[in-house]
Amino acid sequence: MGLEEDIESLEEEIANTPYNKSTEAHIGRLKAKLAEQKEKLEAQQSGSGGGGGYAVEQHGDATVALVGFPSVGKSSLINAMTNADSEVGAYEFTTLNVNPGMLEYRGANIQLLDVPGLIEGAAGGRGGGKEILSVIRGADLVIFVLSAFEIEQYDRLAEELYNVNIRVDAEPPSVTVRRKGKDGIDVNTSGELELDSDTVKGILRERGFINANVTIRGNPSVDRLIDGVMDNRVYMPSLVTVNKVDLIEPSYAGTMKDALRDHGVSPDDAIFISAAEEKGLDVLKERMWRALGLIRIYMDKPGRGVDREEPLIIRRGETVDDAVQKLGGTLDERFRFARVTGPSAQHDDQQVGRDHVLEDEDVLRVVARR
Ligand SMILES: Nc1nc2c(ncn2[C@@H]2O[C@H](COP(=O)(O)OP(=O)(O)OP(=O)(O)O)[C@@H](O)[C@H]2O)c(=O)[nH]1
Repeated sequence: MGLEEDIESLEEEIANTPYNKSTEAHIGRLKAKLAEQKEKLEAQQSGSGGGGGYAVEQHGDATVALVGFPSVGKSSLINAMTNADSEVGAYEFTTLNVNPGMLEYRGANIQLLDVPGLIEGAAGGRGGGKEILSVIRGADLVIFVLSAFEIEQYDRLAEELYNVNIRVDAEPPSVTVRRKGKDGIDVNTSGELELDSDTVKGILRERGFINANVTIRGNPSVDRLIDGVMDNRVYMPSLVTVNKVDLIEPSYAGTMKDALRDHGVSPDDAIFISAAEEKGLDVLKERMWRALGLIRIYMDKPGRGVDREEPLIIRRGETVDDAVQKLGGTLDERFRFARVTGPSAQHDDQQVGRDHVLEDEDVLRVVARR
């Protein structure tokens, strides 16, 4: 049997097996096997030289992928926010290729990718969907672009992403596996796990573990546990933006918000915009900035003063050492200590070491050997 038929028959069997305690271990094994076969298929497809034209290079400080159905206004949005010149047309499938645009915001260069309209079944490999989705997987943030009149499209977009192993707004499950020499598979849990240890063992065996110590924290489902043992899952934050709000009557706003709630999106979290009239874009940029976790570091360079024009852009949680690495050159070898003024410092010019965690708008001076 070929990989594709194998995948199909596994999917069929999973769909036809009712899930209960007595079938849990069996379903676990089937799902693990399915994940394994899909991974193989993915490796085959990416190894066959396909996907021409979709390998978008990583540029700038962060990459954002806009996902949405044809004609929701992705190209218009990119044009409104960046210096890209993507073709905007009043017909479907204007965007035939990934179209990058660069947004400059607070001194950061944020690459926006407008990927072609997702079509139903794209995740299954039809219509070049696989390549499209592989581009999204390389991003740091996904923005769901919905039209105010088609909120229900959210579900299908989310499903497509899930099917290509993109997990939005979720933490990776806490599963660690250590191989050992003998004695089979040992399952250690934090006490909350509802899955049977046979289910866990079956999943691990499908993944190729014969002797191993498994530690599971929390109470993952079968699917989450499989996520935890696969290497090809990608976790990233997402935002939901609702476009074309210039077209809605005030009386429709309530209906639109109800629709969002029906699809699991809080209207307070959604960002309402009009790409055509350039409305709501400042809020969107600010929310992107926060979701990406970018921070600005103003470098205080000897003899040149504090550079507030072109900050060094790093991520929240990063340290003086990360900043030094990003600055590059020989600074790393010559580093002695640093001085920080600003939100992360206890006082002006605080002397700190490499592991000091920086915050947005810190002023950093690196003291280096000559
Ligand atoms: N009224 C209004 N029209 C919009 C807005 N944004 C986009 N449009 C229109 O919607 C149509 C589709 O916009 P595009 O930007 O090409 O949509 P797209 O999502 O990039 O579509 P594809 O390239 O086909 O994937 C065009 O006619 C735009 O002018 C908006 O905020 N308000």
